[in-house]
Amino acid sequence: MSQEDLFIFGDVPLQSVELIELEDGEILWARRFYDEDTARQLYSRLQEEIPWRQDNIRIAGKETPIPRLQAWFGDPGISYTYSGLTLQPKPWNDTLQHIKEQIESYSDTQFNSLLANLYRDEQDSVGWHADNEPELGNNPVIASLSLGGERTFQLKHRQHPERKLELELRSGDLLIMKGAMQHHWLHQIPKSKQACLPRINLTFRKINKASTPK
Ligand SMILES: O=C(O)CCC(=O)C(=O)O
Ligand SMILES: [Fe+2]
Repeated sequence: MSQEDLFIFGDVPLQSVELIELEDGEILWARRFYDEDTARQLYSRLQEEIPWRQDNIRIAGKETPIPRLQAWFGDPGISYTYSGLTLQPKPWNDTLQHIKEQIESYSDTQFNSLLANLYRDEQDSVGWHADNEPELGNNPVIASLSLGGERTFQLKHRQHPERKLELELRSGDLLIMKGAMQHHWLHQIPKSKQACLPRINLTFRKINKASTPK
């Protein structure tokens, strides 16, 4: 990427930032962290640049394709286990490095890895889970950027499933989950009955290198 290309990022305009304080966790929702036009450009660039792959997961002894495409990026020397898959990271490309730096400076947190998800249409999804893998440490900060089609992000409390929350995530929105969130809340992107445009989600994480097997 040339210097000129970097122009498209511009400054980060923070139109609207909402802090959602839950009993046992905290969400910061920076709507349009990237404006629509920037987000659209980032989407098309990343759709091309990222080597998307179809991963499988073993359910009841059977290999089943997961309902989205993924790619994992990170600093050298870390590996990550997600839903039973141990993934080797690809090196950061310029676009991702730049986005990472902007999110780091906004959130005052350093990240060393990224799980990228591509939801091709309304049939793609991620089921209820918490980002609570041991290598993420006790109260991880997870920063999640949405680009492309709009999707519903749902949260529910583990001990009190009647406590629910739904956020409509639009292109350019940044969501930061922190505090005890991952201990007490699950999140998902359900399949949708309405047609959805493809969506890229970038989930920046910090993996505790000490816990990474050599
Ligand atoms: O696509 C999203 O907004 C959420 C993705 C997610 O929860 C994950 O990759 O752990
Ligand atoms: Fe997650």
